[in-house]
Amino acid sequence: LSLDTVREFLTREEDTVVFGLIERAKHPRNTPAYDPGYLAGGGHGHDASFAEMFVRESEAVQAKAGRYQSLQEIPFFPFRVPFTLAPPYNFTTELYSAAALVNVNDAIWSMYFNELLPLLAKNGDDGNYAATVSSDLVCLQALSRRINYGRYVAEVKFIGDQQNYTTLIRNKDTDALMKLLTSEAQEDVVKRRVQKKAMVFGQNVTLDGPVETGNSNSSQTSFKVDPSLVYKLYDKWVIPLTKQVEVEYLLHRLD
Ligand SMILES: C=C(O[C@@H]1C=C(C(=O)O)C=C[C@H]1O)C(=O)O
Repeated sequence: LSLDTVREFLTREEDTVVFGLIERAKHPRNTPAYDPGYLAGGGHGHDASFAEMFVRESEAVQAKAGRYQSLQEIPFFPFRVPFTLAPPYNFTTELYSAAALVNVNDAIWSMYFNELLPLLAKNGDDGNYAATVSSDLVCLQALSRRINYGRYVAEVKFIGDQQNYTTLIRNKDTDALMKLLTSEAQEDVVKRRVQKKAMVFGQNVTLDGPVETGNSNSSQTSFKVDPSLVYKLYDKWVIPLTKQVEVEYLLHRLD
């Protein structure tokens, strides 16, 4: 684990996030899928939304298949489901165990449904709720993996500067920790790169003419997901939440 390899992971994860958003944007808002009254009204005895039920049930299957044996993945609904569908794999443990399960999945959940989705999906209802929330699950998992990877970033930064971090952790000085782990130059690179990825991955590909470069006829270019929304997602939510994970991990790094 090094700063370069953790940044490579985050860079590759950007592709997964952007492709996930493109897939979700294919579907309209489909608000009944997020309304707790929808399932209750059908007499299905749920007080959760269809989306929540779908994520919970999907995670239960994936937990059985061993998905959460890897610390890179943290479920939104932690439950003890025996991992029974595949033989165990002996994952290397790069994280400090007392801090390894630090995560901000609750914040990711509410950001995704309350803030991002209204900006991402066009108004409308086509009834394809299962396909829609299935694409929500992919987005949530990608965002969770990316943001909670802040644990690995923090571990690398701690190892690289143990003296300074140890003092700040002992003093529980969260502001100074936040400052020490922040690289504004790196954040700027990340935000501009994800915006560009939204332009490259989200363009319409046709056989006529050259591949759209984004600088010619840009007024006529329409992207499947607004590149400025992807910039905003990282600027307002993904990077701040990643840094929150880094700070919380560090606060437990000497437990
Ligand atoms: C993840 C890192 O830590 C911080 C968070 C960043 C991010 O979430 O992209 C970028 C730079 C840092 O301020 C890093 O240094 O790469």
